[in-house]
Amino acid sequence: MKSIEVVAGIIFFKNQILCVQRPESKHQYISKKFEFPGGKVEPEETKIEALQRELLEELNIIPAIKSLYLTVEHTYPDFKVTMHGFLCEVDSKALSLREHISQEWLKPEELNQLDWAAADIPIVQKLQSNH
Ligand SMILES: Nc1nc2c([nH]c(=O)n2[C@H]2C[C@H](O)[C@@H](COP(=O)(O)OP(=O)(O)OP(=O)(O)O)O2)c(=O)[nH]1
Repeated sequence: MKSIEVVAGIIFFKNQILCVQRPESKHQYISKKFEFPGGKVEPEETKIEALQRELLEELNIIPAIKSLYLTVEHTYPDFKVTMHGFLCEVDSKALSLREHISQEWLKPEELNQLDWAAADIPIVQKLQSNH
């Protein structure tokens, strides 16, 4: 089975976190699910470089990347993902949604209102337990 390494930004503005909705996909299990923005790490780039690149490409933002929060391994029906979630901060909510179909800024305790990609659930649970 294919394995991918993904970085994702848990992006805070004050006490709110950016949640973005994926477009429709051939993989029903991730289609229109909410996620933390990011993407695959390319060969020859560090995780931080990959995250900076993805956030600029997808949202046109340059957040401060603070620290690694949680690494999750999840097996979907067609591939296995290792996802590194990094705590990030922005000083404005301004962004351009270039790939996602919607966005929400939610407090940690509100995150379970959304339909998350399965790999994100451990991160959502940790954020909710720490608020
Ligand atoms: N960015 C991101 N991807 C996630 C999350 N949760 C989750 O299961 N994924 C999965 C969905 C995708 O299969 C994969 C990320 O790949 P992607 O297609 O978004 O990455 P990319 O921007 O590099 O895409 P591409 O070059 O293939 O178009 O990880 C998450 O919170 N953030």
